Amino acid sequence: MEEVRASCAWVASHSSHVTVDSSGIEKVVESVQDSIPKVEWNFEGIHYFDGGPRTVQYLFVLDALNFCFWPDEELSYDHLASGLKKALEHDESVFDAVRLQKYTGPEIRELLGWSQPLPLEDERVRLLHEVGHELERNFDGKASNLVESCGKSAAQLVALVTCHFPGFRDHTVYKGHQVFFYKRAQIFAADIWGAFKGQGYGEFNDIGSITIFADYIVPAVLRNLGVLRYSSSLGNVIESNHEITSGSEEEVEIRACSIYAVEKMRDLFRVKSGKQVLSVELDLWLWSFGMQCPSLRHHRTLSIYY
Ligand SMILES: Nc1nc2c(c(CN[C@H]3C=C[C@H](O)[C@@H]3O)cn2[C@@H]2O[C@H](COP(=O)(O)O)[C@@H](O)[C@H]2O)c(=O)[nH]1
Repeated sequence: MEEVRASCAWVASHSSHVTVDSSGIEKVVESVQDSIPKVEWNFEGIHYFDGGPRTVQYLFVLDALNFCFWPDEELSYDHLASGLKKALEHDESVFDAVRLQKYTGPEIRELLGWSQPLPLEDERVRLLHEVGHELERNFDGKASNLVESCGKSAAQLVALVTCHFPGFRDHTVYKGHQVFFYKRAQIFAADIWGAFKGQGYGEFNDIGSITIFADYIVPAVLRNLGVLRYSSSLGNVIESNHEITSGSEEEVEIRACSIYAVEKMRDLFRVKSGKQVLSVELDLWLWSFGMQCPSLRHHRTLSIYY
């Protein structure tokens, strides 16, 4: 996780299109006074939970597919989480590793109850196969074994997931430097922690090591709060809904500055209130805020990472 923090800080200090505004961070910290509003994990009531290994399997499949909904204006994360939940309630072996290796695009649509082709559908198929194959090869088919082998360390879980599953290796090169985000690997650790309420599979001694999950919603919220400022040309691109290429300076800066800014927010909150706050908690607060403002303009990048 240190690599995520350090590389994102490097981007923030060499950024050309995005600025982190420290007065914006101060305003946010002042506005929440002594405590960050608590948002319940699964506040939407859309996730599967049975308290056991099947939930871990569900969350791993969920986060293998947890990216890029925006090209279909009707589709959202909710459809993914609730569609997979329904599928599992209907058929308890639906996410068995052997079956994950065989799904076709139309079958994944059916799992989600979606009649249209999904955005980046071929990639979704490939990533699901990769998950099934690698789970079967190294973890006896079970994502719960993956979690159990991490010694209650979220950082170790992220390391293991990115080591075994290439589709989770969310990183890039910016101005000659390797930059790490690991959005879906980190959100998987956070989802386990949230779903199991820090107990059992969700017990991690280092949940504070996780950063926020650099998606397309949280940066839009940070910009709206005055924490991120965009150059006028980047602002125009966002306002006009033009696509931003994956790996471009703009895209990397938006994501890296978001992670860096929230780490700064966390530091300032600790100094001002004397309380520790987790990036996972800040993320859920910011993200759920974004969910309540569907009119917020976000950047549009075709990516398998978020
Ligand atoms: N930073 C961050 N990004 C998150 C999530 C979640 C869901 N987390 C669950 C965990 C507990 C809660 O109860 C949530 O349900 C999804 N996303 C991302 O947002 C985008 C959704 O796009 P659209 O549906 O088109 O608006 C997409 O990139 C998706 O990957 C999060 O928590 N943090």
